[in-house]
Amino acid sequence: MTTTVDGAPAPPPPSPLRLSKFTTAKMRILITGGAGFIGSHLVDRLMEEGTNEVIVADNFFSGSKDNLKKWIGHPNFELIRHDVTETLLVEVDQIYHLACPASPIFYKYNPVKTIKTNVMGTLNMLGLAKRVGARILLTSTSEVYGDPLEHPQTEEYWGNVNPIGVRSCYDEGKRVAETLMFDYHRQHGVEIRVARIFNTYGPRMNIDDGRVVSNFIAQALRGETMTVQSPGTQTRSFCYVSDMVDGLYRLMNGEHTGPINLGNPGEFTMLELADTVRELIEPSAQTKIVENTPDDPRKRKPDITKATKLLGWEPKVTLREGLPLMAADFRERLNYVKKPQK
Ligand SMILES: NC(=O)c1ccc[n+]([C@@H]2O[C@H](COP(=O)([O-])OP(=O)(O)OC[C@H]3O[C@@H](n4cnc5c(N)ncnc54)[C@H](O)[C@@H]3O)[C@@H](O)[C@H]2O)c1
Ligand SMILES: O=C(O)[C@H]1O[C@H](OP(=O)(O)OP(=O)(O)OC[C@H]2O[C@@H](n3ccc(=O)[nH]c3=O)[C@H](O)[C@@H]2O)[C@H](O)[C@@H](O)[C@@H]1O
Repeated sequence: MTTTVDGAPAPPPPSPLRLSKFTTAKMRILITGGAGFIGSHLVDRLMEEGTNEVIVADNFFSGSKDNLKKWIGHPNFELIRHDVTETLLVEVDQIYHLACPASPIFYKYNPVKTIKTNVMGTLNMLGLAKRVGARILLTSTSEVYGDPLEHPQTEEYWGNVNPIGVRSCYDEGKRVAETLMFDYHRQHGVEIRVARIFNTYGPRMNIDDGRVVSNFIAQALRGETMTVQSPGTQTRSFCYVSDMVDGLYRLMNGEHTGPINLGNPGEFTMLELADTVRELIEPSAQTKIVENTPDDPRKRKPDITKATKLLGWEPKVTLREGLPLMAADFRERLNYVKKPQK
């Protein structure tokens, strides 16, 4: 058996079917979860290159056809209603595996399904990658670090995760998904890429997604009080979606398996975030402290040394630049009419 530099078996040769393509597209790319927030921006990026055929497989649990409407009917684009817990056979060169609800409200709604999506979904996509010789990228998460005891978090940190809590279906699900990726790489030579994404925000997020940036902007624009979950001093690092898509693209097309942290190291408390939304989006917006949910991580900030060195990547859009761009999109979708000033 031939092996690669790191001792893993060499990846299988591309399937013969892949060589009998009818189109002139250079790459055929599958994006699971491509109807969601990050996935649909990734579709834009890959379609805009003009040389790819893009296939999206999504069950529309938290995503929407609306996010892809500009590509529906395009000859290089296909949309399949598919649940990744079931097997799928498509001849592709690359798989971006994003399918999984990301907002805590959505992933806690049916935790058993979330675990199945992470474990069976990733197994199915790895099986597909192995069969057709595709490279596969998993969008893992900073949640693999749990409530971190190291700060900022490097990829070497193994995390502090509650295995039986209400967030575990997601956190542990992603940890198993990472394990599966590395086992398929070591055992079967599948070409893998693992990104650990830190909180990402931007236009096209579901208005009622439930994550903090979308909540605060929607609340501010609707004239509602921003709900800061207690104590409000917990921190997050927020990355604008175009930066994230660029990082995922570089990781997929680079030489490193990862895991690699992708996120913006700018760190803010939730109270600071609310203040910034008030300052930049709606000066009359009020805040109130509400009860938090169990196991909420107290701090999170990526160490992106690896991404910078290995991918030449660093985020460009600051929170103060990104929030107004997201608010403009929310205003349009909410048919927002600014209240007259007194
Ligand atoms: N946005 C973030 O801050 C963030 C942070 C860390 C990791 N991630 C990861 O990035 C990916 C995308 O996140 P997002 O923010 O775009 O979330 P999202 O909820 O907008 O997108 C997820 C997509 O996956 C689809 N999906 C869910 N379960 C599925 C299933 N069983 N079969 C097929 N499709 C399914 C949903 O319908 C949706 O279109 C997820 O894997 C998430 O875990 C996101
Ligand atoms: O970066 C990550 O790895 C993870 O980030 C988010 O998870 P989380 O940070 O819990 O996201 P939010 O729901 O946006 O919560 C962020 C903080 O805002 C607070 N929050 C949330 C909502 C709200 O209305 N108010 C509020 O103060 C929460 O208590 C929490 O401390 C994503 O939802 C996960 O999919 C992703 O994997």
